[in-house]
Amino acid sequence: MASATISPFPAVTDGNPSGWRPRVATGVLVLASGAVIEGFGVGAAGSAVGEVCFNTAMTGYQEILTDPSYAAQIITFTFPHIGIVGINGEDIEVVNAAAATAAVGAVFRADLSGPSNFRAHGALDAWLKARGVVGLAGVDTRALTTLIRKAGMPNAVIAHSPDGVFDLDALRAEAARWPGIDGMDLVPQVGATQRYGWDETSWTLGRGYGKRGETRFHVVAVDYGIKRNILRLLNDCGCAVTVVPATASAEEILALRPDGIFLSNGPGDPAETGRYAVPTIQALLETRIPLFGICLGHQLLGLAVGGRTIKMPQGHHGANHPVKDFTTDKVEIVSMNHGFAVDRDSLPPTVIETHVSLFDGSNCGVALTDRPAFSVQYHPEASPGPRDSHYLFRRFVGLMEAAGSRTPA
Ligand SMILES: NC(=O)CC[C@H](N)C(=O)O
Repeated sequence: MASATISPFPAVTDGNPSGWRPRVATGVLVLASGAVIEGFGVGAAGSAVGEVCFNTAMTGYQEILTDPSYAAQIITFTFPHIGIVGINGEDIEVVNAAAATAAVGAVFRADLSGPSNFRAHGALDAWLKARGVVGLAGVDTRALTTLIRKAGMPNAVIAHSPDGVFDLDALRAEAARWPGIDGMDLVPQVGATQRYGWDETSWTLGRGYGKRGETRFHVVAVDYGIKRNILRLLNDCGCAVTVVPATASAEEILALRPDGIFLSNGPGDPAETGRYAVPTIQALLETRIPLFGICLGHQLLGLAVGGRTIKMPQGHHGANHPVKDFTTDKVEIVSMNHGFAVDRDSLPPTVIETHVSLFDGSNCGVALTDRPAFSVQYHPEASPGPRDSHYLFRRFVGLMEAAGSRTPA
């Protein structure tokens, strides 16, 4: 089989001032096309199959690596130096902190550096290893990113073998055999299986995370792969939160007497998850209880009102994506992580497009004209600004105020 090889860029070393190191590849990224990208294995030894995307964020690698929306994906960090602030026990997004139900692999330009930060509890390399995440360092991530920009996100196997021995043909066959995320419902891998409450608020320096005080509203959050910071921001805004599994029926949700319903982010193909999620969301919309969705939740709301979702070639992954908010006429720089989008041409007349990506013109937000419901494709809880992270959560609270609040049960 023909194979194109992208030569490994010599790894930048730390603790090895001469810059010399043996040129033995201990890690590879084997694309479904047969191409092999060599580098140095870090994190867990072994192999993992997934879709390769690139993330352009300059900070937040621990949150990125633990975001459940990255299930079945291998993340290429375009920022060259990753690991400098180490890892800690706090910056984790997946609710089950001990579980590694998020990205399966990670690709880095330089050797992992650090840790050097007052919050660090350890080093990224050992943390990746403990969580079973296969890493590959010393890769020309600019070349890989260019490849993804030209040809879309490829399926691949990432493999780490400390002795440098790989069965490349077997890895090529595995990458080519993998069916891809299009058509996959990945929510069962990451979502909650039981109902639970959440009362933690946002982190502040010196205090860490806080506990919610008085509440004005009760929000039921449907967990398709929810992130901790979303739950914290709901609590910051005075909401008592009950999280329910993605398979909870409308009756089960309504029995909890919610003032508002939240649809979370999550991995995989929205159309597949929509097979069971859409009928539930449609029934919830009928009640006119205020509803807010983020990311996969946005895509599912789009499907519930009769829209379509499409697979994007390279998607949006990073913390520097420009989005235009038509309700304010302002551009915001936001955090995003998605490989599917709501097809703006499929939106029915009862839906207003509130946000659009200035990167590729894809839909990034909707509001319904006949229901108190809205959603966005981005992650307001992780966006760098210029708006504060809470404003969409406050908009949700505003809908609950307008609907007339009840005291939480
Ligand atoms: N962050 C998300 O919720 C991602 C949504 C969906 N899985 C996508 O890739 O488009």
